Amino acid sequence: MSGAENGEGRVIPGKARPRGRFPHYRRAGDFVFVSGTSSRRPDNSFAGASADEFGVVSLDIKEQTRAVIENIGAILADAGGSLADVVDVTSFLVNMNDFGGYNTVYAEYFDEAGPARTTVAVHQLPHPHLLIEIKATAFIPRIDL
Ligand SMILES: N/C(=C\C=C\C(=O)O)C(=O)O
Repeated sequence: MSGAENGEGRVIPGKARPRGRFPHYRRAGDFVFVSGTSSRRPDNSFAGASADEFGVVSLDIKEQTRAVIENIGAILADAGGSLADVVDVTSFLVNMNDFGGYNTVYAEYFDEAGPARTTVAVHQLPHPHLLIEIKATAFIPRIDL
């Protein structure tokens, strides 16, 4: 079986495993609610985070934003939809100085015809390498067979 049944949450095999007791997404009627998603890869490394030979960490808001949106797209594909179905986005940045880079990459995916959006700064995210996390809601009508 693929895709969540109505009223059910789904943890998608092969995706970065949720770091708690919650699903990647939950379907409620024709709406799909995607949990807060980061740039974390299935091996628990992070797109947009690297370390040099001395262990000095570099974080890249553009790369992280792109990876987050792509991760959400992959989650929506499992639900039978795509990024085109997103109707609402909430973005969490740890530093509003990253707003410009985030906004630039966001605009590669969405415009004024796209989802409503709210962007806030938060004190921390669940890993020190994370600059951004996004949660999304999509409208993906159920196909009743
Ligand atoms: N959504 C949450 C964490 C996500 C972390 C990640 O995708 O790396 C949460 O703890 O609510």
